Parts: sequence; structure tokens; C-alpha cells
Amino acid sequence: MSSTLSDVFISHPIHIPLSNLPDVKSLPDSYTWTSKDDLLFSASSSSDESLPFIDLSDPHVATLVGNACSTWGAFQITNHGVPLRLLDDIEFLTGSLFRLPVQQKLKAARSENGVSGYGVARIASFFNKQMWSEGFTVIGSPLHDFRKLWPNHHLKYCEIIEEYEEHMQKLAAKLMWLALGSLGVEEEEIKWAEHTSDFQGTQAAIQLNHYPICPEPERAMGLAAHTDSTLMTILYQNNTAGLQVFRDSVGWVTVPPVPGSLVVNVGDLLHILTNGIFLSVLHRARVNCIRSRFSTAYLWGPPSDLMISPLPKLVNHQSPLYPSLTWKQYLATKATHFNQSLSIIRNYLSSDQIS
Ligand SMILES: C=C1C[C@]23C[C@@]1(O)CC[C@H]2[C@@]12CCC[C@@](C)(C(=O)O1)[C@H]2[C@@H]3C(=O)O
Ligand SMILES: O=C(O)CCC(=O)C(=O)O
Ligand SMILES: [Fe+2]
Repeated sequence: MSSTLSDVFISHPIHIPLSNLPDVKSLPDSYTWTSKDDLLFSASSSSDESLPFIDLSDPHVATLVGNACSTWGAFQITNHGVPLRLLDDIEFLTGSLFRLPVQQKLKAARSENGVSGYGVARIASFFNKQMWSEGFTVIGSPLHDFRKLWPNHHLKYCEIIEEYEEHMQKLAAKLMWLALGSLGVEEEEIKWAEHTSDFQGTQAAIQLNHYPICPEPERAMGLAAHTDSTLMTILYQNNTAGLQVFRDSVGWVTVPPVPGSLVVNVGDLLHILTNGIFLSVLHRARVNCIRSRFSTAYLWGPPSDLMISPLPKLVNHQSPLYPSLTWKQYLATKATHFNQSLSIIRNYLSSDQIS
């Protein structure tokens, strides 16, 4: 992973105060969410719909993945080939990091114009209320930050991140090719993502999330509704429920944690690449009053300066719905317009207007 994604935020600094989550019996007003804070906060949910669960050894796997991407924009997978021991290791790392004393975590605090390190999720700047969570973002080598957190043990944690990235990168590319293959897209049509290219230059971020036990979970929000600005995101959640995905005419659907499984989200860039055929899923994390929850998101994207545009084969003689733009340009748009970004770029006539 190169560190060029970090450049985006130099010109989009945000100031989010880092405060300790309060140790209280009732939720302070600053953490209490209503539909005024997030339009879909209390949107209804139907209990009989569930996210597709796909066994990657199924003979019809490409069709199943393609259907899930165009209906839900997300799915859960099993038989994915990532060693269960590695999932235990990443859960151990995430738990160890967030269990450190807050003063220790703050030694690796993310700066206002930085992207790596400890802090609340960047999307916090778009809301008036605070989220009941803490996060840690890794882009590029974690060595510098991990040395500050664990002066004597950082190397073992760096090794876990490195091994996790290797597996996740291969899995993400395999899933994207299954999905695109179901639409008849061939590898020659996206050179940078060809299997044989070894995905040279694809970029990624790892986001570690912690949602502590919350005194009034119904009124709190762990991570507010958002789509990921990626091609695909692979999420590992520990054994505590909290992730919800939104589907039009269904509402919020909870994704139950299934031991050893992973959740896959279509991100905004794959939505653009497929000219809107695959949906980027709106999702959020809720909290609970019994157990703290950890999750690890692998946010995968293309080389950050490469132009991404709807694939000609999928535009099908009509006008493309989206202009060409780079991942860096999209992240910059997202840093300003958040959940309106896709509809805003849809209205641009050319990428020249995207700074
Ligand atoms: C590559 C990225 C996606 C992300 C912004 C970032 O530069 C690194 C952090 C990512 C993350 C993780 C938590 C949710 C999210 C919306 C956020 O605030 O930071 C995503 C960003 C995204 O997908 O837009
Ligand atoms: O914790 C979760 O389940 C969701 C995390 C997430 O959406 C993210 O890190 O982008
Ligand atoms: Fe997300």
C-alpha cells in the first residue's frame, strides 16, 4: 500500500474533538440521536428479510454474488479461504488496541489533516451529535503508529496487519471479478485489476472500530449511516450484532454475526464502474448495553490517481451516468458532500469540474 491516499485530507482538514466516551448511566444530550440528526434514524425495519449469505464454493457463485450486488449491494460470505486463525488475530489486535489506556491511544491520535491513527470516524464532522464509538485507521505501514502504542510489542501487531492485508486484497479482487464476471465484463477491460497484474497499485485502508457498552443504545448511534467510498469493503465483526444495511422498501436489516463469516459491501466506486448496476449499500452500526463490539473493515480501492469511469460495455450506447474521476477526487468530494456525493457527481458534465 502506498500512502498517497493520505494526501486527500491535507486539503480537507476536519476538526473533531477527541473526547473520552462518558462513563454514565443515562445518555448525555450530545450523544442522543433522533430523526432530526439523521433522517433514517428511526426508519422501520422488516424482520423477515435477510442479507444474502453466499458459500464461495457454490457452483453458481458468480451469479449469486452478481445478484446480491445489484439488489442489496452487500452480502455475507463463508468458505472465503481466509484462515480463521487470522480472523482471531485481527480481533485480538483490535481488542488489544482499544483496551489500551486512553492516554496511550492518544499518542497515536489522527491529526486534523491526516488519515491514519486513533480518533472518531471522519464522517463525525457531518453530524451534530456524537457517535458512540472510537476508531483507528491504518493506511500504509502501521509501524510508526503502532510503535507509539506498543513500544515493545509493535512488530507482532504489524505482522498481523500485513498478513491480513495480503489475504484481504486477494479476496477483494476475487469477489470483484466474480461480480463483474456475472455482468459479462472480461479482465482485459480493466487492466489494473487483472488477476495476472497482481493488483499493482490498488490501495486500501483498514479501519478498526470499537463500540463500547452503551447505557441507552436505542437512543445512541455507533457509526452513522454512510456508504463506503471504495470498490468493495470486507468487514469482519466479532460475535456481537450491530451492523445494519438499508434496502429501499425494506428498511434497516441487521446482519447477524456468523462465526468465521465476512460481510462484503459494494462501495461507491464499483457503483460508478458498473454505471449504477451494482448498488453501494447504505449501512450503519448500532450499539448495545450488554457487550462491547469490535469490527475491522478492509476498504479496498483502485490505484488512487487512476481515472475510474463507467465501463463502456455496461453503458450500452446510452450516456454514462457518472463522469470519470480518480479515487482521490472522489474522496475529496465525499469529504465535502458526504452522502450527497454520488448524486452531485452525477450532475457534473465532465470530470474537469471535479477538483
Ligand atoms: C479510504 C477511506 C475510506 C474512508 C475514508 C478513508 O480515507 C479512510 C477511512 C475510511 C472510513 C472508515 C469508517 C467509515 C468512513 C465513512 C469514514 O469516516 O472513514 C470510511 C471512509 C469512506 O469510505 O468514505
Ligand atoms: O462496525 C460496523 O459494523 C460497520 C463499520 C463500517 O461501516 C466501516 O468501518 O466503514
Ligand atoms: Fe462502512
